[in-house]
Amino acid sequence: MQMLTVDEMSISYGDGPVVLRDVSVTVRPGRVLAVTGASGAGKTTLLHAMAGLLRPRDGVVSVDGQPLRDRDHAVEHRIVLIPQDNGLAPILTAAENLQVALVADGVAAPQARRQTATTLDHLGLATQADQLVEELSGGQQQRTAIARGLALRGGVLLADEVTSELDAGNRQRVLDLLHDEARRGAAVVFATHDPEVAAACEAELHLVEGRAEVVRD
Ligand SMILES: Nc1ncnc2c1ncn2[C@@H]1O[C@H](COP(=O)(O)OP(=O)(O)OP(=O)(O)O)[C@@H](O)[C@H]1O
Repeated sequence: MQMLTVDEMSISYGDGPVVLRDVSVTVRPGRVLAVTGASGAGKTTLLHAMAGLLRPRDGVVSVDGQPLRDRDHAVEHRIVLIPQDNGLAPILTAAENLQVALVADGVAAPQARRQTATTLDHLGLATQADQLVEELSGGQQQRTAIARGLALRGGVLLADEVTSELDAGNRQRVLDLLHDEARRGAAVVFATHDPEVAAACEAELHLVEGRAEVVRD
């Protein structure tokens, strides 16, 4: 199982100011790490760097001791990102969004269909499977994106504010599923504003204006 480490990383966008400064953290298999902090603190930036989407200005992100080169390299290492804006194809159905991702990941079509049905069911979306994403509610779309991320069974799962539009029942369901992923052996990172959600995670990293402090390890 994968171990993700961030070592003295600083990031800026283009020539802009530094938005993360000297951040170091280790994400261990079997754990859920909450990344907390106010809006603009740098949570998404940190997750994008962990996903191989952003290149650090200084420092390094490594997976199993190997410096992460780019997004393709991260995908090879089974680093899955559930983005804040859900990243779904709006004119495909909920089920098609999962199947396309699974088939692209090398899963045979019949198996992809089974995995899709099971995962949508876990998220309470069995009756929405054949609905177009653009016709789903915001919370249903968010749960579809979570289902897609879970169905891929990554070694590292990066979930960016994925419970922001969910009611209490669904929020708890998603938290339980993220902890199930950790029990399966995945290293899970969960960015959230919500202190209650963060308190339910084993480890917590708190960002303040781009600097990180470990709350629980
Ligand atoms: N593409 C970009 N170009 C330039 N600056 C950016 C870009 N994306 C983010 N930033 C800046 O980086 C800082 C951190 O943003 P980030 O989105 O990582 O914060 P966040 O903690 O995820 O916020 P939120 O909780 O509102 O999603 C902010 O000051 C933001 O303006």
